[in-house]
Amino acid sequence: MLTDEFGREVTGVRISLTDRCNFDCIYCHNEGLGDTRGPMDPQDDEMSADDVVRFLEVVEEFGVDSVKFTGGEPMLRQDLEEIIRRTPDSMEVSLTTNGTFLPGRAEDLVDAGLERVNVSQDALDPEDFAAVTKSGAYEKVLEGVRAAVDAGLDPVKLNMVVFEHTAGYVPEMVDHVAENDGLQLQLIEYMPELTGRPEWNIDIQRVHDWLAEQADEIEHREMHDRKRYWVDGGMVEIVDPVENPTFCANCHRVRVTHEGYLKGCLNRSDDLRPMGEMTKPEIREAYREVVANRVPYYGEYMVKNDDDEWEINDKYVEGYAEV
Ligand SMILES: Nc1nc2c(ncn2[C@@H]2O[C@H](COP(=O)(O)OP(=O)(O)OP(=O)(O)O)[C@@H](O)[C@H]2O)c(=O)[nH]1
Ligand SMILES: C[S@@+](CC[C@H](N)C(=O)[O-])C[C@H]1O[C@@H](n2cnc3c(N)ncnc32)[C@H](O)[C@@H]1O
Ligand code: SF4
Ligand code: SF4
Repeated sequence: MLTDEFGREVTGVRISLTDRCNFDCIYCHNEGLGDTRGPMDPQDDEMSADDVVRFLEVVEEFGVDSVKFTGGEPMLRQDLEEIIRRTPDSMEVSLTTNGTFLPGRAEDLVDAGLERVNVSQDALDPEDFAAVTKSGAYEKVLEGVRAAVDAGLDPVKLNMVVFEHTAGYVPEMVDHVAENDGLQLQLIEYMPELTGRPEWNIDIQRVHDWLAEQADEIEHREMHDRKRYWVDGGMVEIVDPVENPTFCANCHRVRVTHEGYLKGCLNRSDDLRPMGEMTKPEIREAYREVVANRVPYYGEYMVKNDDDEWEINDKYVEGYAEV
């Protein structure tokens, strides 16, 4: 297992398989990679299945035991089942998707070795859903969630970004997961860093406080020190990375862009590391290097100034990476 200079072991990797998407969510950070709009056809810049598998075989050597496939919309990759099938058996495999392609494919993904899935669902009403995602695929997403549960994926987490437009839907989403077996809810704090619309922020502490009043039990998850609230038998987890040094101090994952660059932090694009021709020795070297250079975003890359405002730590202003 590799450990960075801040004592954070790297136990997981998140791989963006494409930056293409069939949605155009108004808040989308696209894992730090810019706009999702563009052609839907497979693009030459995407890592091949062979590259992805070779990468996974290398990080398995370093003790990485979980992989998350994301995007863009990872289910636009027709070779997703193949990639999952060829993922080393020692790794837990999960997927984050907008859910539209799960109907008809969920079982194939399970057969290939997928263990669990997160489906983005920001609202329980077609019009509210369309306002946020710019998509009319609400029914398809609900069908996708049902297909995932029926295929045996467990848990099926609903990812909901909490921001100005959706904050009012939180209570009904909490009831929704309590009433439906197999579902859990992940409330994701809106991250303004990559979208440039800070006015959409809401105070996530209010959501914590409200859930604490409703909850029968509260737990802490080791990863990111995330809080979990059990409400009427349903599980609700809050993902609150914004301006949260504790979250970053417990960050154990390295990211890979669809083009095959390693990245130490979701919020940064100045730490991209190429992996050359993606031979195993090149991947090993790049991976060691990216882990060695990983820093917590809040608390190290971003620090508070004398006016109590976050600013980039002088050490990193020039950046240290070359793309
Ligand atoms: N800044 C930041 N945001 C994160 C991080 N992990 C998750 N998020 C946010 O949460 C979103 C949803 O994450 P998912 O990929 O569905 O899953 P997860 O919550 O990371 O992981 P699991 O709960 O283990 O499935 C991400 O796209 C980010 O917006 C992180 O390490 N840093
Ligand atoms: C970038 S998407 C990629 C996977 C897939 N297309 C999906 O939507 O689930 C991964 C997750 O990031 C979340 N997300 C996107 N932009 C965000 C932002 N600005 N703040 C917080 N979460 C965001 C989405 O809601 C989604 O759950
Ligand atoms: S579905 Fe996912 S990748 Fe696509 S725009 Fe929405 S959040 Fe971004
Ligand atoms: S260092 Fe912080 S912001 Fe960066 S990926 Fe980890 S938790 Fe997210």
